[in-house]
Amino acid sequence: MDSFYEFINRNSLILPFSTITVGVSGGPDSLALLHLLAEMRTRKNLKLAAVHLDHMFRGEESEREMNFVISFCKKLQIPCEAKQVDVKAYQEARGLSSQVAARECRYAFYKEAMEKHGAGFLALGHHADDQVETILMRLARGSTGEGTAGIPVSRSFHNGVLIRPLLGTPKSDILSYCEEHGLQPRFDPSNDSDTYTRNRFRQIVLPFLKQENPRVHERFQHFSENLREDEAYLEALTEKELHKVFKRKGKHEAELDSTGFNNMASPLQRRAIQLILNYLYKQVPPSISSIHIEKLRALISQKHPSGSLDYPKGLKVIKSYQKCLFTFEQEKHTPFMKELSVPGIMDLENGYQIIAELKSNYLERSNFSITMNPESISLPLVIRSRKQGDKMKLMGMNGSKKVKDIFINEKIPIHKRESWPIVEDAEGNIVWIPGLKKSAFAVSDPKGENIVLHYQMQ
Ligand SMILES: Nc1ncnc2c1ncn2[C@@H]1O[C@H](COP(=O)(O)OP(=O)(O)OP(=O)(O)O)[C@@H](O)[C@H]1O
Repeated sequence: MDSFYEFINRNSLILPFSTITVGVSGGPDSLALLHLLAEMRTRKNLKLAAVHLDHMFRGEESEREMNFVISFCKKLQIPCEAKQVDVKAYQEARGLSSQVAARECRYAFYKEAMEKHGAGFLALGHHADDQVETILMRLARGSTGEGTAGIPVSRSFHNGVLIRPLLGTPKSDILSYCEEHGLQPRFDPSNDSDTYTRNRFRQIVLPFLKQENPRVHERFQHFSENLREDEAYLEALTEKELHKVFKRKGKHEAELDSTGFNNMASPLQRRAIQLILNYLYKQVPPSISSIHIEKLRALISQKHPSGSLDYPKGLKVIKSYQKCLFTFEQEKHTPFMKELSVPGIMDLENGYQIIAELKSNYLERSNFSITMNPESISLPLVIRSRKQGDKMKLMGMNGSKKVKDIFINEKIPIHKRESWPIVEDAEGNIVWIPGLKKSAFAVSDPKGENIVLHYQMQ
């Protein structure tokens, strides 16, 4: 087990006087890990505690496994925290996959045990072949950035550190160790979909790689560690650049300046998207892959001013001119149509209001107000949402213009167009698009009493 000692020393994984909880399934990896740590116990002044969770997936058989772990620990004089949890019930109540449910239950129990024993470390039995398989599976699936670096040697967990001391040791060495020391591990016939995929890599790809280079796992481990370092550096750089292009950042949405984003270097753009997704999703869905990230880069850099993408779990990315909005809020715009009394005030769903009054000799040049002669329009006025084919006669221009083209020319984002008010008279003439354009019905030289409308924030 030279590789084991070399690996833990190189990564300073086992510090003297530590209290370490060890996740033990009863399989060869975690059994060997517990045994190895027990061997180091006196020399390093370690306090150990084993943790076993019976997922109750296989009835009596898994209960036997739990009892086996308990008696194994007794022989080594290591306290063992063992618990049975009906993971299937937990899974069904929350609509999770069995794999995710089992993981959640296990990790919650690890936390409990760490607290009970005052442990600063949790050691798990992932090994070098797991690392090679994980990296290859993630590359094949299309993971990005840190994901392709595979399993970390250590990471913070709860109030301590999760360590994987066997990550430099290949499975064959672990099995030999078990045999040499008379450990009789249990083999769990797991059948989740990840295990099926993993088995194919294990049986087909790994033998080939090991034939090419029997120490191939060391190459993968170096690759993982270097990549992790590169990633940490690039991520810090990305955060700095991303900060400059954020226009807005809320809990459920974020808005970027697309020109600023396009000016970022491509490696930072990819990482920036990943950071935004990590931020908005509490847990990034596993179905998100590099394809989503490339599609998004294409959307933001495309010449066409607007477009959108639908991501899993209802996240929508909307590009509109200079802005790119990431939002979970589904715009549910129901068409509206309401009569406006004069005088009167109407509050609109987009946060604005229209104030109608009768005023003499009043005129404002801006598009946020309109003055109309009551004799040249038919009342009542109606405030409504836009309709397909809407046209309006513009003030000072011959012929009519499509409302859609007005929105495009004024660079109004698509998601705002549905809630934008249109003012129409009783004969169906569009007289005003508040804030944007006045029609030929607007008065430019007011005489006597006129209808005056204002468009302003509520
Ligand atoms: N039921 C469990 N209770 C406690 N810890 C567990 C349990 N199952 C797995 N672990 C921990 O998680 C690690 C990884 O588990 P996984 O099932 O992915 O690997 P494995 O190759 O089957 O490992 P092992 O040979 O130890 O079963 C294990 O080595 C062990 O440390």
